[in-house]
Amino acid sequence: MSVKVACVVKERCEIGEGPVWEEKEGTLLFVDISGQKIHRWNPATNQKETVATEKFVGCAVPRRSGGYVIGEGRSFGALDWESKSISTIAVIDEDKPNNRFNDGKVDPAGRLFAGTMAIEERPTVLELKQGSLFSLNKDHIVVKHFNQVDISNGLDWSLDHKTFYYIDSLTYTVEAFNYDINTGSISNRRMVYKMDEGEGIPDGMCIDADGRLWVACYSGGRVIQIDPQTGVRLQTVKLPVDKTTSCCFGGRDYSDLYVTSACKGMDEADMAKQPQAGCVFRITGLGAKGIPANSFTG
Ligand SMILES: O=C(O)[C@H](O)[C@@H](O)[C@H](O)[C@H](O)CO
Ligand SMILES: [Zn+2]
Repeated sequence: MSVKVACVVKERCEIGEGPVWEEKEGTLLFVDISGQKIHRWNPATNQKETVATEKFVGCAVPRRSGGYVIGEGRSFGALDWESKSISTIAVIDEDKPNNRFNDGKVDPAGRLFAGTMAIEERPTVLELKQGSLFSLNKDHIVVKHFNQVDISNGLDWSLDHKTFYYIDSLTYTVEAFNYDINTGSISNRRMVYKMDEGEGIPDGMCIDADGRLWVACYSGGRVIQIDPQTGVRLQTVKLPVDKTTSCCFGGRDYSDLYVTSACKGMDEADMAKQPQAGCVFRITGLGAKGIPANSFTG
């Protein structure tokens, strides 16, 4: 089997992010952060539905009771897809009006973890150490886990739920914490992977069914597979765009890797060289599979 990369969603996002495969519907949910949109694309029909948000939207995740929970501006919100209406669940970073939510994901117990960052002047140019990592539980109680984050980004949990993996992009590393699935608390922060020269900035990530991490490399034009146990990179897959932002497995058997990308900050000459910047790609033939996404409980 050979690895193939195809551009599948050809309408460009400014900052495509946060892909989530919804198994029941067979659809891919993803956000356009600065484009202020949430998209839901059906690969079988190539139909795409879109909900516009009022602020930058960092993440959107399925909710067990229906609809979605989103991280928009400095709020966790509830989105009803049919009416396209959004109501506020909780506000965070009230002392930091220039902050916004970035990437988020639901843990195996149904809590939403999502982090913040200062709004960028342009890609990667922002006030540093302004972000924090938060979680929202089923009772809508918000926990702040730590602060001093530059760009809160990719996250996922190990298959045994005992480890939480996390990326603060400008550290150029992937980190791990011990995870207590009963309480949702994290401890014992350590580095598991340091980006190599030329790999770019670590952005979104997801775990595969063998416990390896797939990391989208912003300004690296690639996704890499790393073994968090050994810190070794196992595979590199290059894409035809530099600003690869995040990835998730989906499709039949979870064997397709969907990769989002961005074009924000590119000028006309850059766009001419990379006309697919901002599109969503599908990588097949990887010989790896993903696991189903968790839904927010409550
Ligand atoms: O996609 C994200 O997570 C951020 O919101 C983006 O702004 C870029 O990725 C960032 O500039 C590089 O890390
Ligand atoms: Zn990201």
